[in-house]
Amino acid sequence: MSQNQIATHFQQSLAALERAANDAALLAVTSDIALAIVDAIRSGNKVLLIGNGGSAADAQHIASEIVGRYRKERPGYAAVALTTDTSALTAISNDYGFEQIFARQVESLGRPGDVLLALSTSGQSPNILAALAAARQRGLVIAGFTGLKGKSLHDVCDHLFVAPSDDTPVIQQIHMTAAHAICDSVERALADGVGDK
Ligand SMILES: O=C(CO)[C@@H](O)[C@H](O)[C@H](O)[C@H](O)COP(=O)(O)O
Ligand SMILES: [Zn+2]
Repeated sequence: MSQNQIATHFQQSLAALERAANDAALLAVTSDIALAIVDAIRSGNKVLLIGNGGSAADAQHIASEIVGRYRKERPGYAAVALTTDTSALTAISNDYGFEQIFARQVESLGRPGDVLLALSTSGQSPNILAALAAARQRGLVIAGFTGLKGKSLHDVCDHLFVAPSDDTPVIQQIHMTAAHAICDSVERALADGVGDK
């Protein structure tokens, strides 16, 4: 790959990040999702996270920063990525179908007032859509992260972050920038007065 082609990757990410940084509605929904997580943790609830492929890795990345830390030394907060238990994932997909891998875990682990953070760049993955329906039925607060093709998730989410791109890797980068802002914001709200790392 030429250096020009590599530079194009950076330029496309930069352009999309710049669009996101200047989108007041997007900044507002990011803040709303952080507040929903703060409310849930303050009430003794937890965050469940789901995604496929790179977004599964993002779900785990975000969960680790809620349970462990982002920047501040503070108590751990409750968050679980539903992408990691290979016994549960293989049993559920083998017995009920791949579409059910997240829905079944949401039904068993989700409690009213928990937050489901669902990452899908297309907004069309059947296992994500099934989990959103299960979360709605269980009374979870639903925060979706998608891209321009996933706008229809508005109907099934309480909060929807739509990255201003239709390119999966670029969308994922914007999701993680927003997720880091959310981890920062949650930590500041819950651990006010605790020293920075
Ligand atoms: O990470 C990447 C591409 O950057 C891929 O692994 C990607 O996550 C996979 O194709 C996923 O299956 C896409 O699912 P979704 O985001 O459309 O729900
Ligand atoms: Zn991180």
